[in-house]
Amino acid sequence: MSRTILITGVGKRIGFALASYFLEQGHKVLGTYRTHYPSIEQLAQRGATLIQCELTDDNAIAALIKQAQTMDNLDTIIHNASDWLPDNAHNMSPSQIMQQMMQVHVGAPYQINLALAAKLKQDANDIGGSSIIHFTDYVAEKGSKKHMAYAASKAALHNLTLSFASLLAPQVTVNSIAPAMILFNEHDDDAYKVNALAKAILPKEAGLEEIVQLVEYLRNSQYVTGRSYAVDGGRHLR
Ligand SMILES: NC(=O)C1=CN([C@@H]2O[C@H](COP(=O)(O)OP(=O)(O)OC[C@H]3O[C@@H](n4cnc5c(N)ncnc54)[C@H](OP(=O)(O)O)[C@@H]3O)[C@@H](O)[C@H]2O)C=CC1
Ligand SMILES: Nc1nc2c(c(=O)[nH]1)N=C([C@H](O)[C@@H](O)CO)CN2
Repeated sequence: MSRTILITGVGKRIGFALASYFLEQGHKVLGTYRTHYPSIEQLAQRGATLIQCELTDDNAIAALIKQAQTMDNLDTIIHNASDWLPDNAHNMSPSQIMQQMMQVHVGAPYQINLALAAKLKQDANDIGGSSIIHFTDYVAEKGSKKHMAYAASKAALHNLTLSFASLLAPQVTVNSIAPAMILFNEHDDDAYKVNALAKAILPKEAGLEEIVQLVEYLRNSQYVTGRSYAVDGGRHLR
């Protein structure tokens, strides 16, 4: 049965892979984007509903919620969108960096989950109910010397996982996915790659398929909620 899946940040990488997968599975995708890449047109041509949504803009979030309310069988929300801001981000004060990190990674998911909770419960499918998935990060449990505000906001996002899991059971499951080295960025040089891979006892990029399959598992689970799934190559054992 075709379901509707709301995914934030579908313009590239993991968000684009998730949107592509669910479209291939015959589901409806409501995807948000910030930058209008050619990938957005590709997803639209494949039937996705796309909405430009700057997640620091309450009016844009309100428009997203209004659009989501009109869609049938909304049973999954995936909070993927994220800004990996370093603590020395150009032309931003520490206050601005922390505000941006907390709004994108905590405020926006909080606002969207609260507004759509009743619809998720109402539209819950009879296999695994409805699901919310928060993309956190391995550094949520460990901290980071160069991305402190980012790491703190991801830790706060996992705390939202715990709260919403309790609030929305039994119709809705809520879980975190805490990745580490899933996909390098284009600007990552060889020295960075060697250093990043050496942090794990499985020195590799996890790749997109690993994440897509974990999202699908959590979407269909009838007994997993309030948990965090590490996808980190055994970094904690290094
Ligand atoms: N890739 C990895 O190895 C890891 C990823 N993760 C987490 O997994 C998730 C996906 O990662 P990845 O695909 O690499 O993420 P990217 O940083 O490549 O993409 C994130 C998306 O979120 C969008 N976004 C960022 N800020 C905002 C904003 N203020 N408003 C609206 N949209 C915004 C971006 O839009 P735009 O393109 O316009 O900037 C982009 O499309 C993220 O939550 C990330 O923190 C965690 C650890 C490792
Ligand atoms: N929004 C993003 N968050 C993160 C990214 C990214 O590209 N976008 N990348 C990482 C790194 O892969 C890091 O985990 C490597 O140690 C972290 N978060």
